[in-house]
Amino acid sequence: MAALNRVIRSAYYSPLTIRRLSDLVSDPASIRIASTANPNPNKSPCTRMTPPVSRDALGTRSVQWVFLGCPGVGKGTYASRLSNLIGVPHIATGDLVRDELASSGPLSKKLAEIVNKGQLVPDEVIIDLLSKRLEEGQTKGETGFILDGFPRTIRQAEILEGVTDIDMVINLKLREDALLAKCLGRRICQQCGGNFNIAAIDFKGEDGRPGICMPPLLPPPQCASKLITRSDDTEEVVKERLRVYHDQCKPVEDFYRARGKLLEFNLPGGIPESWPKLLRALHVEDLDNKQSAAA
Ligand SMILES: Nc1ncnc2c1ncn2[C@@H]1O[C@H](COP(=O)(O)OP(=O)(O)O)[C@@H](O)[C@H]1O
Repeated sequence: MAALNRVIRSAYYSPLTIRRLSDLVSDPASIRIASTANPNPNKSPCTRMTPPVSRDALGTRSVQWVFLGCPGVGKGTYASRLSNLIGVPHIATGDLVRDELASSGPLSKKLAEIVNKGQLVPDEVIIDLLSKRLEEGQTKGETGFILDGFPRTIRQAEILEGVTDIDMVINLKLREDALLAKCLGRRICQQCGGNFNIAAIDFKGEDGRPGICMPPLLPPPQCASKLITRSDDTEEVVKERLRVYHDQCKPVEDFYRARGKLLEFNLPGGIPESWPKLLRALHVEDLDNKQSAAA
């Protein structure tokens, strides 16, 4: 992970090195960034996974997946569930930005202005935050990753592609009226950090668009009085974030589509309906749930 981290930084700060990053990636130290033992050995016996691509030369690498998708689509929810199931870290750049905002460090005021307008923070800031996160993970012996919210610009995608092999990019999709409703319904428990959603979505199919039904994900009683809303989840800011997504992040979908790495996944409904279908699409089997269902 140190090698990846070093290379991400050098790629950003020295554009000329990008063309030569393939040399760096062929350095065994880089290849081995995610090649040590499963960090969550208790999970592996219960989780059978068919990797969607062949393993690397060492045959031991953990998954390196990316989640793309509009604000509110559920990247965090599904990335975090998969991370628990597979035993690789879920790294959400939105969380890194919010941690920085909460820290009241020198960057926080500038970042708050950007985030609360629904804009993207500059590439160099996000690269820096991600590099620090990878460094911390490396000291803890983390291997593999599920990235959520990164890359979001072509420049970020080029840097990532230059330093490591992303196995698969999962592009979650949902109709736009549902995205807006989900962002506005999002609530976070300020005590336990749990994510909930009070929106009850039941949109009829029309003009060729399928209908969709997503029941609310209500908090348990102990969280109900401690719910907060993200400062960027207002209607005006969500609409701007959706506009920015179409403008700057859609090209990232094309970037990975052209490389044969994009898996499109239309969410068919709420978590109970979508989760098993997503696992099937990813060739991941959740034996824990299967066994408890059979019991
Ligand atoms: N890769 C990135 N590049 C630039 N800005 C980012 C990136 N990831 C997160 N951010 C900033 O953090 C905010 C929150 O991100 P996130 O939690 O992923 O929200 P969303 O619900 O819009 O997907 C974004 O609106 C943006 O300002």
